[in-house]
Amino acid sequence: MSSRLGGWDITSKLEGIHEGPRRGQSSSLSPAQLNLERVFEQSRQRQQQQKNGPKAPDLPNPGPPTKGKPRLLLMGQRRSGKSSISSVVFHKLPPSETLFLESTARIQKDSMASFMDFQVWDFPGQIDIFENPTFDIDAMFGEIGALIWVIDAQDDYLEAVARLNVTILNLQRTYPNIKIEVFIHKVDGLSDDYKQDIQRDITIRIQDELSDHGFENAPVRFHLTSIYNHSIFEAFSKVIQKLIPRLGSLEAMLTNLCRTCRFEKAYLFDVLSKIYIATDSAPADMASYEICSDYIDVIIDITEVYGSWPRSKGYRESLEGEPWNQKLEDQVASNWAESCMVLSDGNRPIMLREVDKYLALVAIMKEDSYDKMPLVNMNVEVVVDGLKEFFEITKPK
Ligand SMILES: Nc1nc2c(ncn2[C@@H]2O[C@H](COP(=O)(O)OP(=O)(O)OP(=O)(O)O)[C@@H](O)[C@H]2O)c(=O)[nH]1
Repeated sequence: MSSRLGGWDITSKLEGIHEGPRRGQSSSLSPAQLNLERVFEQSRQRQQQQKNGPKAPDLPNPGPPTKGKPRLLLMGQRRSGKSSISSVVFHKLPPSETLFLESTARIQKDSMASFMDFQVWDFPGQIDIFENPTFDIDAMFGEIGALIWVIDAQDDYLEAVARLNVTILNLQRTYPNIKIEVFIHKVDGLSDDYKQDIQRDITIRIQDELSDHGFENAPVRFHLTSIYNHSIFEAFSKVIQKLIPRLGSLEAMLTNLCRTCRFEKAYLFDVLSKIYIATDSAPADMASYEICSDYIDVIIDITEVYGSWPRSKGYRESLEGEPWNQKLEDQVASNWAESCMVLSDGNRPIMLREVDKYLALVAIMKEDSYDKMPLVNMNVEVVVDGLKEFFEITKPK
């Protein structure tokens, strides 16, 4: 498969790089890799033990790893915006075209081939899964990553909150670890004060109900979202980040990169959805996320025009013939997508570097870092290799 950013097939090259750390070949691993493997293996064993009940702690084999893809369930009232969210984030539908989406009649299951394979299930608003005996609740929530409950902030939300409360109470008894993410949605056009008021009101209504039933500190988080700005991507980023094992190691890598290269902010993006799956420890602000995410769009557009389309044999031969007489791959400076752009305000360059076919590292540099590009490139190279190893080690086996 062709690289999404690079415009040529990099799979074979990546395979070469990926060949480093494999289970059972630990002797060739660096201390940091060994440590990451060990810590990851320990937490996997711990999770397995929690799932299977108590086990002897020193068993050499932790048992079969969790199968299946993490699942994001989109639930909420009719017309609250579930299908719009899924279409805009995962299928690049322009937000204005969601006006023409039809009501969902059956559960829509989407499989996302990404840095981490996951599924998105879009539920019809009218379905109440706990009332309907045909639903296999265990199969549905057994391997769930997160339940996203969408509430239309422009509508009367009391019924939506009541249904959410019933759902949380039902789930808390059997699946207390399920993460519940409440999207207070369609907040475009609402004033900041009003948004805060709604969020406070909904939070209190849910927490009160839960504590009345004896559930304190249930894993419920709230996000203010709209498909008409980046807030929906930001919210999904936070949801997906919760599913990444050892996220702290990723963040530490990016924080170190920012420190050594004097970057202002660095994001690791899932290119297709523009969800950021990790960032450095500096506080994230919407403006830097937006500019990095728009930059990815620009690069994708450019590579679509100048790079990644499959060329016909004849066209390729003409490009590789006179006057260059070289293979196309050898005519370009770099075997991966790499780009740097200087913003006119404050001369702060943004750099983008493809990690693999799904991920890209995008960073906002400081004013003077452009002069040190060779050093920056070297550090970025090291971090990109580290990121590849991270995903190789932590991917489900
Ligand atoms: N203003 C605004 N409208 C939105 C937003 N998201 C979705 N909508 C609109 O809300 C309407 C309903 O959206 P859908 O995605 O069909 O809602 P749904 O929850 O999937 O509905 P069902 O399939 O019936 O359960 C559409 O007209 C969308 O354009 C948003 O962020 N802001």
